[in-house]
Amino acid sequence: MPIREIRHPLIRHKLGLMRRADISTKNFRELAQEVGALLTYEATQDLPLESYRIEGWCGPVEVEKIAGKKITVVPILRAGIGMLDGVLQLIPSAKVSVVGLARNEETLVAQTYLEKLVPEIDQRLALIIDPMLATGGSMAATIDMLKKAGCREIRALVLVAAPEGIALLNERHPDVTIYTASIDDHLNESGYIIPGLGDAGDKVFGTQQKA
Ligand SMILES: O=P(O)(O)OC[C@H]1O[C@H](OP(=O)(O)OP(=O)(O)O)[C@H](O)[C@@H]1O
Ligand SMILES: O=c1cc[nH]c(=O)[nH]1
Ligand SMILES: [Mg+2]
Repeated sequence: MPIREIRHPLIRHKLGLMRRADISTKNFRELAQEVGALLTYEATQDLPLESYRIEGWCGPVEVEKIAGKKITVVPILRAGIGMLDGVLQLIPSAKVSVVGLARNEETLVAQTYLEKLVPEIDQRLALIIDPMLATGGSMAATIDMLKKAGCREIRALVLVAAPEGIALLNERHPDVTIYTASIDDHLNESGYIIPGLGDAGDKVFGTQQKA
């Protein structure tokens, strides 16, 4: 399974800001959208193009468009919503399939509570978005769901990936490329990515407990 760690200076800089313990909800949200957009740029580099003619200012001109590739963006609730606007800024006409999964904090097993996929998903490229790939359970369950619905081309965009999650996807879904801003070090005993970002859902929605 290809894993692409995008070590672009803008991404490194923004991710560094996101790791600060004292980051505000506003700044975390803004940066998640921005890094989401930069990962989208990378993940769509190889979309096929086709030429067509238009009437330009100086006469007919040959231009290009993305060739018949329909896209669905798949945010994994809740935290995936934190990247959605950034992705849609670059692909404004993409349809959005929403998947709700929550990880049980003791067992770390992801439970599905919502599956709202767009029509004709079998003909679309799916871009799954979630800030965190930790054990990989949530991402693997989402890919299972999309494949069951007939989706054949799937890419995953995550801000931070743990080696454990990468290994799980490598085993279960070797055909899915993961684009990430950082491959981090490891998971702690509670299943959090180290150094990671902390609880991304809480940070996007402002639901974290004050220390
Ligand atoms: O790779 P995994 O071990 O499955 O963990 C990663 C998942 O955990 C977080 O969501 P969480 O379950 O905390 O839900 P939330 O977004 O509603 O906070 C995160 O956004 C991923 O979806
Ligand atoms: O580090 C982690 C792991 C899972 N979910 C998060 O939000 N953060
Ligand atoms: Mg959470």
